[in-house]
Amino acid sequence: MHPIIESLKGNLVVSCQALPGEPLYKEEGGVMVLMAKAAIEAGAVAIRAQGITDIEQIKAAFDIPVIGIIKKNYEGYDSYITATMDEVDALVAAGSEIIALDATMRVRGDGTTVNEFVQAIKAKYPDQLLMADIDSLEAGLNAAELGFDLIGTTMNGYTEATASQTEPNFALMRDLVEQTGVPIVAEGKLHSPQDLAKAYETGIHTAVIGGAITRPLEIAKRFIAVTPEANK
Ligand SMILES: CC(=O)N[C@H](C=O)[C@@H](O)[C@H](O)[C@H](O)COP(=O)(O)O
Repeated sequence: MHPIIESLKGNLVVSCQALPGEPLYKEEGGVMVLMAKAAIEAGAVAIRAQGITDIEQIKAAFDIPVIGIIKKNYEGYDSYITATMDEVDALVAAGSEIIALDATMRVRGDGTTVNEFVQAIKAKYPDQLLMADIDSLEAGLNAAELGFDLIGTTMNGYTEATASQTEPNFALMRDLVEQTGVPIVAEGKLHSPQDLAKAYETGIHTAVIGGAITRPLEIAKRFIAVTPEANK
């Protein structure tokens, strides 16, 4: 196993992301690097970050692996996490140790499949570590065959086929662990240390926590939702 992948084992990755429209987003960056500072001081061993500005700032400030993504919507594409080679090129240039990309089975607007996309990435960047953001067991098994270095449950609950899933999918984590032989990343909807502990019981390799640490709007909403005034 690659030493960077090995270093994530049994540890925590924190996702530090703010998109345009979110309270912590600033075009010039500067905010997610502080989120990363807090996460690293707490013991996070890697940061998942979105966009070249944040990735470059985090890489300049800390000697820690980055899982880089670029979220961009393209007309006709369902997938928005590192959807085309343009994003991969930029993420490689920014020095992302690992690049995560949508690896669901959804049909892509340009007619290519995730398999064709991954083959093209591997031909161009044979040494690049890749993480599959999957939504289902089928996509996870496909990702394992494609040779991804990590498989994460990132998109479970966020595709049409899985939209009913509103909690962390521990059964999917366990199935992926048992059936792929690839290091599995629990990612998505883990909101408490208890959720993380339960995820680790499934045999996952590592986990990514995002909003529960780095999205104050999301966190505040969960508290507001249980106030008497909100429940009148
Ligand atoms: C579905 C999608 O676009 N997920 C994104 C992937 O990078 C992020 O918005 C999430 O914050 C990340 O996956 C971590 O998940 P959570 O924030 O639930 O801990």
